[in-house]
Amino acid sequence: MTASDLSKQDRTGRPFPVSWDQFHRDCRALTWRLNEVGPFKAVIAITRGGLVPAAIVARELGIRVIDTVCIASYDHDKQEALQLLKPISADIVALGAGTGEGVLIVDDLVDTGATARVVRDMMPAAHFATVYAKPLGRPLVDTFITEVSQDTWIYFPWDLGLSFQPPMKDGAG
Ligand SMILES: O=P(O)(O)OC[C@H]1O[C@H](OP(=O)(O)OP(=O)(O)O)[C@H](O)[C@@H]1O
Ligand code: HPA
Ligand SMILES: [Mg+2]
Repeated sequence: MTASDLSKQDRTGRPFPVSWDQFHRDCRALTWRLNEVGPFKAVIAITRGGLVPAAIVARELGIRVIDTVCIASYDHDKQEALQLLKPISADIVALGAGTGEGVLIVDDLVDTGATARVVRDMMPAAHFATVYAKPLGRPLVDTFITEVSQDTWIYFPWDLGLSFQPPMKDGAG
C-alpha cells in the first residue's frame, strides 16, 4: 500500500494523544539507544516537530552543535506538497564530509516517509532517528522508540491543551 491509497480514516482514525511526561520519557529512551550508536558531531532537527526531541536528545548526549532543516508538508492532518523552506547549513554539510557521516538527524515521527526520504537524500550517511514510526515510513528510520499503526494519528503535547471531559456515562469514550 502507498501513501496515496490511504483514506482519512486509514490515516487518522485512531487518536493517540501524548503527554509532555510521556514524550520526555520516550525521548530519553530514544537517547539510550542513540548513545550506543554515536558519537555524533552535530544534531539536525527537522522543523518544527523535530525541535523538541532534538533539544532533549542533544542535552542528554552533550551535543551543542545543532542545525535545522525546515520542511513543511502537512496542514494539520492533511498532507500537502512538501516544501523545503531552509536547507541544511553549509558548515554542517562540511562537518559531515558532504554525506552526513557522524551527523544525527532527529524528527518527532515518520509517517508516510516523504519527509524522511527528502532529508535522507541530502545526507545519505547520517543517522536518522525519530521518536515514533508508522509502518510506511519505518524502513527509512535507523532508530526509533515506538511503532504505531498507520491509521494512528499522534497528537503531540505542544498541539494539545487541557479541556473538560464529559463523564463516560454521557457517551465520552
Ligand atoms: O512521514 P511524513 O508523511 O512526511 O510525515 C512526517 C512529518 O510530518 C510532520 O511534519 P509537518 O509537515 O506537519 O510539519 P511540522 O513539523 O512543522 O508540524 C512531522 O513532524 C514529520 O516531519
Ligand atoms: O500522526 C501524526 N501526528 C502529527 N503530525 C503528523 N504528521 C504526519 N503524521 C502525523
Ligand atoms: Mg515535521
